Amino acid sequence: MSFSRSLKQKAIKVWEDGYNHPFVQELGAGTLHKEKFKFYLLQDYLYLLEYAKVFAMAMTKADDEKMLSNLSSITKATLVDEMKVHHLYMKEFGISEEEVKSVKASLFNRTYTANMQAISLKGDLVETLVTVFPCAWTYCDYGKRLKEQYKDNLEDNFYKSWIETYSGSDFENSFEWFYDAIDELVENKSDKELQKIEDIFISSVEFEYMFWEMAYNKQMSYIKD
Ligand SMILES: Cc1ncc(CN)c(N)n1
Repeated sequence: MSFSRSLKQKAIKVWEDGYNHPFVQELGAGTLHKEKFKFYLLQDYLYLLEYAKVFAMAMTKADDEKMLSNLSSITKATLVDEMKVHHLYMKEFGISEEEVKSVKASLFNRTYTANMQAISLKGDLVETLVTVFPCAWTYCDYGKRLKEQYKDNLEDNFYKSWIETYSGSDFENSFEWFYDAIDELVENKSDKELQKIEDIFISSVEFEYMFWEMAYNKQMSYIKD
């Protein structure tokens, strides 16, 4: 198995804990409390704005035309295509633009995005790609598994659009170039450097888990709602 594909196995415990998190499972079953999803939606909107900036940082580290084009495409896929589902649910909840603008990123949200941006500022291109790799890969994996697990009730599920977005081929296609790109970029890395890359990946899977936990508890700071 290639280096990039083997990374999931290195973080398998927290990866699976993320899939089995009540936020994810209740979303799949359609039983997730709407207030929890609303909290998630607004925090995730702010998250995606910061996440997109990591691709901009990655572009400053790339020279290859294909890499620059892929980074540009995933930035658009995030800010235009992925954001569509956020705008759809904002409309569903009747959330105004003013309300969206008044929302503050939670302490954990700021911690997560600050970590990925710090890596994108200090690290090289592969470290920058690997810090955002779990963001795309876990959502794709969870989306597909939820669609399969809850297929009998999907039509009546309020979260159907969310599941369709992340289980869909457009989302998967937006990041599937990551695997080969990472494998090429690690070709001449030492064991120590590979370990660092692996650690960055695992931390981001852990951050993803904590994002579900934060949303489930509607946790803005150190106090749980
Ligand atoms: C927190 C988080 N992580 C990942 C994704 C998928 N881009 C997301 N929307 N939000």
